[in-house]
Amino acid sequence: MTSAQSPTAQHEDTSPAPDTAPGADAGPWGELRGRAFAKGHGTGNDFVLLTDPHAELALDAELVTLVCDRHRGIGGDGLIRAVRSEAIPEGRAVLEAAPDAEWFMDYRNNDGSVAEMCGNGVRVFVHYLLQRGLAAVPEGDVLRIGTRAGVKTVARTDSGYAVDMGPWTFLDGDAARSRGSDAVVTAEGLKVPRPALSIGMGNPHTVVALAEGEKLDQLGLHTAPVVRPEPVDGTNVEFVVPADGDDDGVGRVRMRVHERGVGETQSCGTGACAAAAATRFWGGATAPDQWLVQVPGGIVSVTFVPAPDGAEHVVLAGPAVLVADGTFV
Ligand SMILES: N[C@H](CCC[C@H](N)C(=O)O)C(=O)O
Repeated sequence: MTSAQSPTAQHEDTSPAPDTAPGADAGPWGELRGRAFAKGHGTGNDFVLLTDPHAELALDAELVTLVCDRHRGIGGDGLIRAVRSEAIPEGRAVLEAAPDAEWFMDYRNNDGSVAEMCGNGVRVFVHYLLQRGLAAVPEGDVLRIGTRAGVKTVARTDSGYAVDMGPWTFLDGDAARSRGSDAVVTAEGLKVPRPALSIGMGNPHTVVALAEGEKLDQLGLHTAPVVRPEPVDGTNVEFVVPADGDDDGVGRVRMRVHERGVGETQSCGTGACAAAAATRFWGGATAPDQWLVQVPGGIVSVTFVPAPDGAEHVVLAGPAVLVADGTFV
């Protein structure tokens, strides 16, 4: 007779302690426990925002990844920390150029990596500062904020905010000017590897024009496109196709993006600027200075303007929405 275990037999319970066990209410948040956060987005590129004026939080990659986890955390493409510029070295450098840039946008991708810039994030960041009463923008004036890509100037618009993103640059210099670029991209759904333009918008972007017959919506972006030669610091990759519109002198492109440190997102502000810059470059001297970039999450406007510093700046405009407040428990 087999020795079936008697119902009273004791056995060591090796299952993980349930959340309700005593002492388990410390939660996973560590240094964030008890702190407030907000959730916001710009054309579907979504962020968790929090304020840490004196830079007391370490925010290691593991914690950022948990905060941005859409099942176990709050969920987001990135985390944005509002920190006083004087509280961190990158911010003190910004204050030298712009003493009124009191707040610094500390942007992290949802894999915990630090990125220099976030065009959608800057708009949501400024909206957050204004809604929280942490900053004010007199009517018709601008707010300067610090980022790892320098000082950004932000103005209100009727439908959101316009950010002077600063100058754009070719990342591979003459190759881009002469024959597109030496970068070649392969991705699921591209018929053949495709030459691409590498453009700097404070962070690196690789822009690919789809060929006739290649359908933007059929591209597989659940894995990272392969860029050769491999960019040293990685890259965001945008795929663009011309978009229909009126004959109103405004350029229009449609794009999807696979973001460095995130994956495919609904939108990418710096990516939209890079996509417009590349498409305008490919269009030649008669290409327009104003563009509308359609992304899965909406539409942003990109305008190329001569700047006092002699460079050509890019102005990104679009919406910024705060959707919720919460507390890390
Ligand atoms: N979503 C951001 C870009 C984040 C860029 C980040 N993925 C990186 O450069 O590592 C934007 O709206 O510009």
